[in-house]
Amino acid sequence: MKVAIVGASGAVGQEFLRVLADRNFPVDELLLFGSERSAGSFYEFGGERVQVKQLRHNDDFKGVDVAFVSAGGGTSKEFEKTITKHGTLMIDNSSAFRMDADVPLVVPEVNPEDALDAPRRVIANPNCSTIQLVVALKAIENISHIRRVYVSTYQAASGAGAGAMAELEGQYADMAAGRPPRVERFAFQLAGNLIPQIDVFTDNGYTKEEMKMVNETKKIMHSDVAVSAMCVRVPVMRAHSESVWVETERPVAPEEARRAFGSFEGIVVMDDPARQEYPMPLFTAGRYPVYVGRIRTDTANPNGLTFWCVADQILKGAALNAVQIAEYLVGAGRLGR
Ligand SMILES: NC(=O)C1=CN([C@@H]2O[C@H](COP(=O)(O)OP(=O)(O)OC[C@H]3O[C@@H](n4cnc5c(N)ncnc54)[C@H](OP(=O)(O)O)[C@@H]3O)[C@@H](O)[C@H]2O)C=CC1
Ligand SMILES: N[C@@H](CC(=O)OP(=O)(O)O)C(=O)O
Repeated sequence: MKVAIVGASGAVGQEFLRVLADRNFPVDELLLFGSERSAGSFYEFGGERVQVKQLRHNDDFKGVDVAFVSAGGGTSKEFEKTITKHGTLMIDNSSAFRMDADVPLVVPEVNPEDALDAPRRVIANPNCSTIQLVVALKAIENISHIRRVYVSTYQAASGAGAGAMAELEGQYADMAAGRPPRVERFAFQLAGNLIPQIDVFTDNGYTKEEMKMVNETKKIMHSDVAVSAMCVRVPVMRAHSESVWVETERPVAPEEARRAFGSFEGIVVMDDPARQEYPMPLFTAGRYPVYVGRIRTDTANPNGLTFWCVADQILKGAALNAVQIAEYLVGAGRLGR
């Protein structure tokens, strides 16, 4: 298959290179794209060096079966037609098209069949915090309908891109050296701090990141579930964590929930309080599954269940999820030869 990665130099783009190789995705030819900044540089794939081309409005995508795009919403919007005009399937990581009615929003463990209907040749990868949430929610939804969800996120610096990771590292180094930390990518110093704002504020007082979790969850799950979210940036390098409270139609005991999580594809249960066993971002970074732990009954709601969930948001929240969508379509005979 002829495969393209747009945004190859970025935090997500670099993971695409690793995930495609790791999962033996059938790549016959790989094209890499970036802006003027990274054009001309080389990355290694399958034992060969591949040069990054500058993304332009031309016919570079002719013959490309699938393009994994992670170059920001503005770039996705500007280049959608250029990428898809010859029939290339665009799997887009940005938030540009997620809520468009003619663009499926897909998490393969939850709604894979939605990927089969992509009239614009665009499939959207959901927001990273939403992906790990819906994987966990679907395991519970399968045993009792979820009426309501409260979620508070603890989002790693890498969610804001490769430059943000470098900034957090630099801030810790500055602090250790007694220098004032450099602040550019985030509104405030993140090292030693928490920032209760991710993305811009909307009219209702919630941030755009929080409203993505509210709206995307409904679309992916085809559900009337009510979601309320609070998103916080934390000084963790990689992997997002979430405290989740769900209200189900009937009470779900922790043991039943543990079994439901444990038998659900893509989830690993780490839940043994006696041995201080629970998921943490430090040990989840670089791994594929969504980890769930601290499963217990909500003390404030007899129909409530609460748990803690951690996943590498650059992998399951971005590159891995997108590659899984492509794998599903290959398996369904809808992508490649
Ligand atoms: N980081 C994460 O955890 C997640 C990110 N996403 C989404 O993925 C996308 C990329 O994020 P991330 O990798 O973190 O960001 P980075 O800042 O790390 O990388 C951005 C990438 O976009 C490329 N790019 C920027 N402008 C252009 C352009 N005009 N033409 C071509 N390429 C361009 C850059 O190339 P160059 O170096 O050449 O400028 C770079 O490769 C965003 O839409 C983000 O919202 C989604 C889920 C999770
Ligand atoms: N906003 C997420 C990452 C991201 O890029 O999200 P989105 O693709 O929804 O803009 C974070 O900063 O952790």
